Amino acid sequence: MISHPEKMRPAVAASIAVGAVEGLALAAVLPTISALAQGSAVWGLGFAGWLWILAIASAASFGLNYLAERANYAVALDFLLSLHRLVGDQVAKQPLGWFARPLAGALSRMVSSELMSAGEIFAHMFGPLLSRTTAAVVIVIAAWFWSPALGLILTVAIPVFVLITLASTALMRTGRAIHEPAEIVLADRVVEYAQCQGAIRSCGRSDHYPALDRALESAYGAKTRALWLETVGMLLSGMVTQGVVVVLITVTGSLAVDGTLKPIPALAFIGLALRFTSTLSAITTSAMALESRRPLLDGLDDVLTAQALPEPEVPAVLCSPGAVELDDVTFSYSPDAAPALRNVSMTVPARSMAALVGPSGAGKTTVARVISRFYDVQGGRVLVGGAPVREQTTEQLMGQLSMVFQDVYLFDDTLMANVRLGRADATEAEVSEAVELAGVAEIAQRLPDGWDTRVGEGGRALSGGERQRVAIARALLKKAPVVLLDEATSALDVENEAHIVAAVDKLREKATVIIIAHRLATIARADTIIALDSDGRIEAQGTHAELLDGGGTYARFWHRLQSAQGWQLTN
Ligand SMILES: Nc1ncnc2c1ncn2[C@@H]1O[C@H](COP(=O)(O)OP(=O)(O)OP(=O)(O)O)[C@@H](O)[C@H]1O
Repeated sequence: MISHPEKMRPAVAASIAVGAVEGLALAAVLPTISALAQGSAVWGLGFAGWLWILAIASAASFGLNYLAERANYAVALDFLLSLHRLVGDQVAKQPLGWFARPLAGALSRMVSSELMSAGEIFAHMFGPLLSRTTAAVVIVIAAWFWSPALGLILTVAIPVFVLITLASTALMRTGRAIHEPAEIVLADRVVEYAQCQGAIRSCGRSDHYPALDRALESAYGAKTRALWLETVGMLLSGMVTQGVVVVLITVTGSLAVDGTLKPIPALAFIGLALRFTSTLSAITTSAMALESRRPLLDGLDDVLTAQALPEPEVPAVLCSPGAVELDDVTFSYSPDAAPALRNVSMTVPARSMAALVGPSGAGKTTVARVISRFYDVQGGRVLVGGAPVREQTTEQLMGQLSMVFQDVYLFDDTLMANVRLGRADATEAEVSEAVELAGVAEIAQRLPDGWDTRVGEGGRALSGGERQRVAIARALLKKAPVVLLDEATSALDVENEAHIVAAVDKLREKATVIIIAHRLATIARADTIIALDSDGRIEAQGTHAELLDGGGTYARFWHRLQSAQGWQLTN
């Protein structure tokens, strides 16, 4: 995950050097104090000589620490940059449907806050862990040189600390498994509570929202249980550290009493042993801090290993530009869900208009999604331009499609910039024609800064209908051979309707239009009507007259729609 692995080498070398120098400085305390106590040279150096060694070691430690910090920060920044690029590349390869899944939620959490935490692994954790471990090893080796008995005591302490570290991290992991799922649910409920205030207040639930109360209660209970485990882990670690210190003092004291060690070096060794145990404790803390980042790395792994959309190396040959075909398509959103589309076969010739109709949940939007390859279908084939969508590159497929769906997203830019997204090189004349036809020119007249008005994030300065008009203007500009349009009922007022009719007429001249239709006028003007039933099957397919003559559900649907829309008009 690091784009410049060569940057790791100086970081690792500097961290190890810091540990080695600090370990040596600590170990040098023993001969220094012995030289002082004896008044003679120890290992060829007198007290002053050892003091010089200590001074040089602390200066070296200062300089090396600085180099190690810099090198570790360079690795952390490189890691963050590579990670952002990897996540970006991975996102670009995902099918559009991926963004509706919980994994996409994990992605937004990750990019907004968790990546910085991952960067801390290299900036603040990895280097210190390496330094402390090296320091501990150096102290043990020096102790063996000084006195095998003391070396043995310190060596025995190491597996004890390894065991505590393993036990404490296991307890932490168990605790996390208890509280984390409850906290994720709580975070979702809090977001829901904030986002759905309108609905919650209209139901008279603003001061008491049971779903949030339940989530809070469950998170509180889970956190309390987890806290017990984590506390036990910390107590265990603290108690064992104290125990090891007591054993070290006792053994050193007895060595001093039986004459194996002189009293002053024994005292110096106790000081060294205390530093040694605090170094081991610091290693435990670093290991636990690294462990606490594990879920983050697991989440990252989920995103980075998510199945990317298989794409061909070269674009497919489009033998029938503008045509759209579904050939015996069966699709379900997940393996355990009922199919949203069952054996759907339909052919929409180039430059014709097809209306998708059917009850709510019949699969009309799903048809549009599989055509745009939001998802790959499990059975059958989807062809756009005469070539299966699986054999087309994303760029090739998207180049053939304009999508005007219900959830139109506008960028936080000016109104004109949002329209021009349809085709950056469109001429002024083409832009004016598109905006007139789609009714965006009227919106610009109403806005304080006209075309230069910023529309806000997602286009929140515009109404749903207005946003849809911008999307239609984009589609008119793009001149894609196939237009997928969801005639959102929510965005339909009389003014909008007139613009949609005019725009669809214009689009029909040059493009194939597949429209999820809700209005009588649209349905009646389509060349083909594809009626889906509530099970995601095609119930009937043909012209309006043919389907009406056939009777059946379509005829009933038509009469119901007629009476409902007729009722609206007379009122
Ligand atoms: N992202 C999704 N994940 C799982 N199931 C989904 C998803 N989107 C739709 N479905 C399910 O697939 C089926 C078809 O839904 P679809 O949105 O295509 O119907 P529709 O005909 O467009 O409905 P409407 O007219 O109400 O928009 C429904 O049962 C729906 O619950």
